[in-house]
Amino acid sequence: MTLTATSLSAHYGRLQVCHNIDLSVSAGEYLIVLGANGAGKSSLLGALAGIVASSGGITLSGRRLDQASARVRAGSGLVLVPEGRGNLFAPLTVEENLAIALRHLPGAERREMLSEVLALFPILGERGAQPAGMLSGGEQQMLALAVALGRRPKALLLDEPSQGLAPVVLDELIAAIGRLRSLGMALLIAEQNVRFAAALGDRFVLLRGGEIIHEGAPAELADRRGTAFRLMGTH
Ligand SMILES: Nc1ncnc2c1ncn2[C@@H]1O[C@H](COP(=O)(O)OP(=O)(O)OP(=O)(O)O)[C@@H](O)[C@H]1O
Repeated sequence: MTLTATSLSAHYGRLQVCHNIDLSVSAGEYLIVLGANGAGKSSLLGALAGIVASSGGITLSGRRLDQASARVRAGSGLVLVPEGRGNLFAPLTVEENLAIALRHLPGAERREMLSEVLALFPILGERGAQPAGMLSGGEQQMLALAVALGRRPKALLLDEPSQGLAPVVLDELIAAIGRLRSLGMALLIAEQNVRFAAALGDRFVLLRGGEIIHEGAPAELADRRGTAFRLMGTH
């Protein structure tokens, strides 16, 4: 199982913001799309998920999805967790959000999935009766992940999961996302947090001006004077 993008471009009307992106992520692999604000990370994930107009090729497990609707892509296992935990219903409780996310599954499978996500994110069990909007940023991100897992993704697209999180919460989230490895999905994570990328990524690509300008291994990100930092333009 592999997610591939071939010469993928993203457009808002006549404005092209991602240009000829080639990438592939295999089952069990974590690929980080690293880039500063405005580099085109969300647009790339949106193009893959079918919510931003695109041209170029997208395949999942060899099946072409570039002409498919966002709904069909999600149904095929290409699932986006949008920036800002946009897949949550803030006034509804954690339990209610999970019930909605899992409602399409048959009873036994639903119970199995629920215990699976509560084992991955035990804090959600403790917060069951709390409205999603009242959770901490890290807890909301875990709930957003749990909701996405209800769609049984083959490839998961995470848009800036670290956004707005304090460093200690970030460590918990890194551990939680690390636990998803047991599920064997392909993970594509858009981030501008280098520490996050270094802790979780198997590989990273650096996006600037909507183009991949560098590819590397996380060890490279430990060197603040290294190429990746310089190219990111933040140091
Ligand atoms: N709806 C839109 N219409 C027009 N241009 C857009 C739209 N959304 C984003 N853009 C532009 O596309 C470019 C890439 O933005 P994008 O949000 O994909 O970057 P990003 O790397 O995800 O940044 P951030 O970390 O700030 O979310 C930017 O120049 C942005 O202004």
